[in-house]
Amino acid sequence: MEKALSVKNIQKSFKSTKVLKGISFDVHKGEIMAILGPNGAGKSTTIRNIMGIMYPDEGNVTFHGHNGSDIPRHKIGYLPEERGLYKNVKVMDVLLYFASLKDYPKEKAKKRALYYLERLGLKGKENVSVEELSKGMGQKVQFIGSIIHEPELLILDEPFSGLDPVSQDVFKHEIKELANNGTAILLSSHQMNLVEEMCDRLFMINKGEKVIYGSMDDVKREYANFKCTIRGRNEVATLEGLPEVTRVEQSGDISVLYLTHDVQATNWLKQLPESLDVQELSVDRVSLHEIFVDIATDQSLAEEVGATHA
Ligand SMILES: Nc1ncnc2c1ncn2[C@@H]1O[C@H](COP(=O)(O)OP(=O)(O)OP(=O)(O)O)[C@@H](O)[C@H]1O
Repeated sequence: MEKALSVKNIQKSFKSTKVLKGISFDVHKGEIMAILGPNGAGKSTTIRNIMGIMYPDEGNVTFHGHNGSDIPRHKIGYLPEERGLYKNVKVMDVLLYFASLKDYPKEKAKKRALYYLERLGLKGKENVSVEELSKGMGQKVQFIGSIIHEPELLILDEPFSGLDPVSQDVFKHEIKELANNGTAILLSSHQMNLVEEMCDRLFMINKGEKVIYGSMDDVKREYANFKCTIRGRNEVATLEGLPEVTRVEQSGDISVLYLTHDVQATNWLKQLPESLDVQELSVDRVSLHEIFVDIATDQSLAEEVGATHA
């Protein structure tokens, strides 16, 4: 797959605190790559280094063979975490201004603006002043501003925050469509369900360091162990004593049994003792959300299968 962006060993300190400790990953043309991590992990700092808002102390960022200040930034689109548009300007004028910053032709920009305003449910709003828009509407306009110039790389920092579920679906659809048309997308989000649905690969960062890097399928295969949920009255000690159980969480008569990495689900089910009280039972893979929480809270799951994945 063709690399659009390459981040190599970037390190960054603020005063004496090192917040990026050697971050490396690639983003390929036509893929959606997630950058995930707990609050303060270093996601936005990584993105700001890619965008040239600041420069790394060590390491480098390469975009289509260009480094540092030579990077052609007009080929990159960026939706920052901090939202904000000029207030007393019409929607179309804001969008044309964004396009002009990237030297994108005005007539083409107008067409694209009208197209995306319609796609995002803002048809007819082109002459409305930005201050009359709701927060979600403003976010949609800012999103259009980040893609108006047909960027080859699109960086989205928390694009779904503050959007209602319908708007989230619309964004999700548009982002996928852009990737299908060849845009390389780097997406930072805390909405694990959306990341799980949308992204091809992910990079998870914790305390400025890589903890997971790989395709969504590989990460799930490697990290998403099985868990068994049982409804019934059972002693925690009994459940903890069952083979292949690494951890039990119990709330009322619901018990969740986390199983070891290599467990064969069908064999494991066959050996359950008849004495267990089972009113309901299900076996599922742990979600990306649970993988994330375990890593963020330094629990055992990541350590069990090796701390990193290249
Ligand atoms: N300009 C700055 N000066 C000093 N420290 C900073 C600066 N920007 C970020 N930091 C620190 O760097 C660390 C990483 O912050 P960053 O904003 O990259 O995290 P994040 O992963 O994007 O978090 P969040 O999910 O909360 O947005 C934090 O400890 C933060 O306090």
